[in-house]
Amino acid sequence: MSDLPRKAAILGAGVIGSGWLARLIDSGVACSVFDPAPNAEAKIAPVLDNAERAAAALIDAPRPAKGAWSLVGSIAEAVAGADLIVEAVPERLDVKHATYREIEAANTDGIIASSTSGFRPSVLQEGMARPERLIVAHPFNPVYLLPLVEIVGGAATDKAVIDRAMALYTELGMKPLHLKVEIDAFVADRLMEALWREALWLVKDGVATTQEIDDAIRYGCGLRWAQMGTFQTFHIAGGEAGMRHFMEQFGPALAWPWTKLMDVPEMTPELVDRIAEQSVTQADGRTPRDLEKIRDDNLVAILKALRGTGWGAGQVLADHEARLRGK
Ligand SMILES: NC(=O)C1=CN([C@@H]2O[C@H](COP(=O)(O)OP(=O)(O)OC[C@H]3O[C@@H](n4cnc5c(N)ncnc54)[C@H](O)[C@@H]3O)[C@@H](O)[C@H]2O)C=CC1
Ligand SMILES: C[N+](C)(C)CC(=O)CC(=O)[O-]
Repeated sequence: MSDLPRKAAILGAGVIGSGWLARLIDSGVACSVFDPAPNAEAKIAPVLDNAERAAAALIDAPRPAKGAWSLVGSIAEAVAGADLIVEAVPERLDVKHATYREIEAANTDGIIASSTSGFRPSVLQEGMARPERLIVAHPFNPVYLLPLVEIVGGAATDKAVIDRAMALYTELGMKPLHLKVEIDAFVADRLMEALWREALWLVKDGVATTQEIDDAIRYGCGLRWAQMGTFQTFHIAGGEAGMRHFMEQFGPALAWPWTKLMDVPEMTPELVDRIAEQSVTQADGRTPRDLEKIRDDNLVAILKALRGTGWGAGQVLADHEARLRGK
């Protein structure tokens, strides 16, 4: 029996909503999309093209026929009959709450899955008539390629909704990570923000350029993170005695302290200019669209390599292909 939704509604077709659309239709799910922007279709098309290009190169199993999709004129029309409602509207609490009011007026039982990158589900649930069906399903860009989705329930979320969501996102070829404790920004964004804060200070203080910081990640720790994360990596770095020795040896350094995590540098126009200009220089004439294709090609190559070793995201891909072959 399939755990996929019969019909999904996607509210907001920007970077994330379009990515969800690509992933859902690639699993054969029919979708209705609502976005008030006049150029919504033009925003969606390149994402679907990129996603198809990536899936064709990545997935080594028969893929189902694409799900039908259409842009519709209202939230009510989009959510009618939907058993999964993907909320990907801008990161503003008032906009999200207004969206839930419109959903509740037109749909009483679909799962409402917010893509928010920071709001706790209990905060999103405030004022809802039926909050038990709302979860956070926080994805990562590009949604059509990165498997992680953080699943977080609020105080009012029904346990059965979490269970259903875990099965559904698994069948979409993803790695749903159920976070049992809700905190602002969940787990992955907390980790990324710590790195981002340090990076901003390093640029502001003139210690390193954006290029040098990106090189420090991509030639070293980034390669390790993609396959083992941080704890297993440091467990190995402790030698035969593993993590215990690692912590004895490097734990004291945490007290010195090296980091500036508590503060954020003020985003002065000078700092924004410096970061923006260095990022453009680094891109070396490539537009963000050009970089997107390079990013996707590299992600496909990395995922295929990890499929070969059966590690992490590669195992998720292998399991997805096995499910597709079994259909
Ligand atoms: N961009 C990113 O890297 C990530 C963003 N997110 C989250 O995804 C959500 C959407 O973010 P993005 O896609 O980046 O934003 P975006 O700005 O690319 O897209 C938002 C879209 O929502 C539309 N919109 C505005 N009001 C609306 C309404 N009332 N109903 C339906 N659509 C409406 C806009 O026209 C726009 O197309 C946010 O909650 C964000 O925190 C999550 C993970 C990563
Ligand atoms: C910058 N961000 C907080 C919106 C990032 C995310 O939420 C996830 C991602 O794709 O990096």
